[in-house]
Amino acid sequence: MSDDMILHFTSNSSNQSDQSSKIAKLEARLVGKASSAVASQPQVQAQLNSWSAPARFGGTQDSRPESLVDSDDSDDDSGGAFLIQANTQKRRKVEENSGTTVVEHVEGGNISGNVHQAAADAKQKTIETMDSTKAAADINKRKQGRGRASSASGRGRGHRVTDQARNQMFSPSNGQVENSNQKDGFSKEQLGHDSQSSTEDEATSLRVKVATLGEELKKLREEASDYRNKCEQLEKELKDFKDYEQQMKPKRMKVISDLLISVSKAERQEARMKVRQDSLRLGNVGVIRAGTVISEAWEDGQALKDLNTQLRSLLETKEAIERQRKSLKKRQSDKGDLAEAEGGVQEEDLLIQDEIYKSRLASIKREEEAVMRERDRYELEKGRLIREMKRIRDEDGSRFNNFQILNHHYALLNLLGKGGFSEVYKAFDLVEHRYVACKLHGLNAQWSEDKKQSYIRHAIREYNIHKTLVHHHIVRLWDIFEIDQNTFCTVLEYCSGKDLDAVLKATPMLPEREARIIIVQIFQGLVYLNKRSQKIIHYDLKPGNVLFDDFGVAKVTDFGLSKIVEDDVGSQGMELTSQGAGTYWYLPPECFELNKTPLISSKVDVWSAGILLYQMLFGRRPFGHDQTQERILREDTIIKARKVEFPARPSVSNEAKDFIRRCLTYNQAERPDVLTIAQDPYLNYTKK
Ligand SMILES: Nc1ncnc2c1ncn2[C@@H]1O[C@H](COP(=O)(O)OP(=O)(O)OP(=O)(O)O)[C@@H](O)[C@H]1O
Repeated sequence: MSDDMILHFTSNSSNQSDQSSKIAKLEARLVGKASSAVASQPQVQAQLNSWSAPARFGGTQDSRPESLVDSDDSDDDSGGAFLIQANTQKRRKVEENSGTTVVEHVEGGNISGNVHQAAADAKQKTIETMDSTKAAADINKRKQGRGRASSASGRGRGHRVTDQARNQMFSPSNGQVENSNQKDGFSKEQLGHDSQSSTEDEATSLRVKVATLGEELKKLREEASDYRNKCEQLEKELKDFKDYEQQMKPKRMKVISDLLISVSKAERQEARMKVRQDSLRLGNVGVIRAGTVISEAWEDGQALKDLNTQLRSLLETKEAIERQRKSLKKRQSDKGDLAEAEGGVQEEDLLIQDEIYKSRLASIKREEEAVMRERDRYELEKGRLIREMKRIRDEDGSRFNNFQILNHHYALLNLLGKGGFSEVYKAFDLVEHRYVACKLHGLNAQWSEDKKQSYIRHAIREYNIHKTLVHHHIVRLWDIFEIDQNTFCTVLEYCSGKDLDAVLKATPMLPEREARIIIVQIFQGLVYLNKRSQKIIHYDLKPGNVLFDDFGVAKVTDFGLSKIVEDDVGSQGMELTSQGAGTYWYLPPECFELNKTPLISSKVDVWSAGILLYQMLFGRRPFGHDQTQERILREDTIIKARKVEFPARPSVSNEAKDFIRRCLTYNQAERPDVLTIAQDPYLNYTKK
């Protein structure tokens, strides 16, 4: 029995204040929670047990055994009788009123606490469910069954009780009925009933849950079907869109390529106009006839002519002044004695005159220097003009100059430049929507089939090496395809800036800060090449193979001569089997070894990078700068290049010089390889 119930009993008896303590004892005895004296009477307890079952299901006072009252150890039997009577009367009232009346009783009564409320709620829910679901019908059947079972175990209740219980199952007040019954006492049977009842409550609530989940499932199925429909709809739309895209693709390509072509045409016109204007100032290629021989020669433009005239005139003035000075000095020595006799006045005049000449000569020198600087600037412009003229001439002579679309993919625009066996065009990738550089490799139709095959093999080898390289400082190779029997095309990442060769032609000496960041980027690319499982030696690092993008990022290109380092290569490097025509200014001494097959390693690239840095800083190459390739070979210039010398000007940091010395270590064994020199402080920027 719960404490609530004890309270309930206590409450029932409280209005009979004169007998309250006796009643309390009796109640305590009834519920087995009395004082130890009461609890120590097992007989009484047994009687209580045997009595309480029928009482709980509405049995009358008459049906109780007499012994109960007799055996009560209470001082006041009448008090106990009064209480039992009062409860019995209440039960009768319940039976009479049944249904809603009982509910009212519950509400008006003093049953308190959450347990009762929860039970009432559960019952209420059961009723609702029974009204609405088939599951509820099952529950009813079971409850009826339970009623029968109860009846079997408690005959004393009779049919009336069973029927009442059955009715109560369908009555909104059945929760109350059970509560009323609890007031009448508890037996083991009742406890069994309670646990059965709570199991059934649980089953009921589970069924309710099942019903709810069923509802939810139904809703979800409906939603899923909605989604399926939407999906089908979207798939259809996507297909329509793709069809439309497919239809529009050629149109869009045409529009884009037309626009690009008109821009390129305008650029071509502009380039040619600029060349015409610049050649007026800087010069042009003229035709010279010598008898029947017609040759081309450069003729300076007006600006260069003016500068040269200026220089000539300054030179003439300088010579005239120097002549004057000479005669002045002669007069001075001839008239030495006479001057003394004249009191030194004339001598002072002569000294002043000489000072004037000297001063004039100094100012002429300054003017000369300024004109020379101007002329150097013009010479650089002239160089650029000559390259641009050559480019235009190559473009005009190219068979790809008519804005073709290659491989249904690349719209060729303007020529970027022409190499030994190739033309490089700026192009637009109509599929990936980006600018690219299309390098068109033309096989000479006069070549033998063997030579053509060898060239193709070489190009495919280059492609196979280059296509695997993905690095910020290495030009990407996107594609390769054949154009016709004698031509194929490699598609490269487009670098919109100049190459380093053009940069150095325009500005032969770079500030150290700029030179350093360029060499750092080149080494980042080289480190990448040397950290791959298949290491690569570039073998042709030179200013023309360092390109710049829009943002000035340096990128190494042209892997035509590069070598894959075999896995089993020794520490000194691998054999240089195919020499290739690397550019001699940039190759290390070991590559000129003619007595035995040279062993090469990434140290070749370290040497080349050292030469590059030297050239960027000092405006000239350290070895054989003014020599032709042929002379370098003939005079063993690089084989003799044992020590690097630095000019006094411009001033360059000792760190830079030390770094260059390390790169240009003559002995290959002592020279650091790429990964070792990459640790040099000169290549590393740390926050200060
Ligand atoms: N990816 C590129 N992006 C922009 N311009 C490029 C690209 N590749 C090459 N060029 C330019 O195209 C021109 C020709 O390049 P190419 O590599 O054919 O010439 P090269 O290196 O002088 O010749 P060779 O390959 O015979 O040594 C050069 O001016 C170069 O700057």
